[in-house]
Amino acid sequence: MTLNDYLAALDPALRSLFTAQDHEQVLSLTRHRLVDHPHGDLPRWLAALDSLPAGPAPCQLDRDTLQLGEPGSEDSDAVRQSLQGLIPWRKGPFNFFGVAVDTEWRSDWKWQRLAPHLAPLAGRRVLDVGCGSGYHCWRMAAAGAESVLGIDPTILFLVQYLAVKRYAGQAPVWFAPLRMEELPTQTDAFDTVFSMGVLYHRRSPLDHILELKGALAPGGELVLETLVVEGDGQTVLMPEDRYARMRNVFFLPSVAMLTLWLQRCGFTDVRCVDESQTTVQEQRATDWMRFQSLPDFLDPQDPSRTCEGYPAPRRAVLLARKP
Ligand SMILES: Nc1ncnc2c1ncn2[C@@H]1O[C@H](C[S@+](CC[C@H]([NH3+])C(=O)[O-])CC(=O)[O-])[C@@H](O)[C@H]1O
Repeated sequence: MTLNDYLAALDPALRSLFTAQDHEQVLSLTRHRLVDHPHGDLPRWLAALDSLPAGPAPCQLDRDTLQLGEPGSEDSDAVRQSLQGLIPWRKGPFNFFGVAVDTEWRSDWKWQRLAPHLAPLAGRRVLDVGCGSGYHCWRMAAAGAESVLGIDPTILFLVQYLAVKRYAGQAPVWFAPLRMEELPTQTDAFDTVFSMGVLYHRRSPLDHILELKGALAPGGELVLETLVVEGDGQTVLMPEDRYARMRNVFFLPSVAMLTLWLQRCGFTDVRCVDESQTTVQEQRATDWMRFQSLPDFLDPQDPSRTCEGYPAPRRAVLLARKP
């Protein structure tokens, strides 16, 4: 599938979600990012994509490791080499024709923590904000969603999504290379909106929550996952500079504070369904993501602290309803 083929296929999918004007805004920005002003590495990534075996192929999207293609039915060395052209692979895991892509994150663990609590996704229109490679989008489609739109500004992640789509093209999963703030506002277009791992990157977290609310249809469900700290309704941490070596980390609220933010933004039925410490088993460097990872970001003398001295990463999943 060429980029133009992808844009042609994306067009009717967006048309079914948005008004004509909103559809044009999303499509033209997508075209601008991919065709008019592409990322410098895009030709190399597209060449790697193109060197993968042709699709479609049998897929199993309801497994913790998303399985694309029949193991052993293609030359493993060639498949591995193509996929290595799309390194770093952060969110997964995947297996292409028997080649295991052991991603930096065990994204399946997050899915297992939250999936039992969701309003059933069957028949719902879903938005996944900051979707990374799209790993969770495929799980949402396998759970019966009518359509899933993932948005993420990182172009490599869009190409990783296209590597899966090559085989799983029938699943109603779409990807637009946009930030949440670039999506049309007040669309009421989605029944479930996920924002996972994005809120702490936003300078203005309440505006992010209001943008998510605007994307939801009345009665729709928000799934908000973010870094939190322990504390009460008056606790929020703002790091002085980096947090766990990450730049652009702004607000880490307690669950009680995050609950208040959601309520002040007009959400109801706000509840925390999971709160857990991120482990070095869940996030670590692998052959498919060779940069530093969580074990390098913690204080070697005291792994309950980041190397800057803040509480180590702890994440919560909150659900809420738009009235
Ligand atoms: N303003 C923004 N709008 C949209 N996406 C953004 C924005 N800012 C950053 N991103 C994107 O949000 C993703 C955050 S990772 C979570 C992935 C997945 N959700 C996960 O829960 O595993 C963080 C983590 O490692 O948890 C990255 O892919 C960014 O490009």
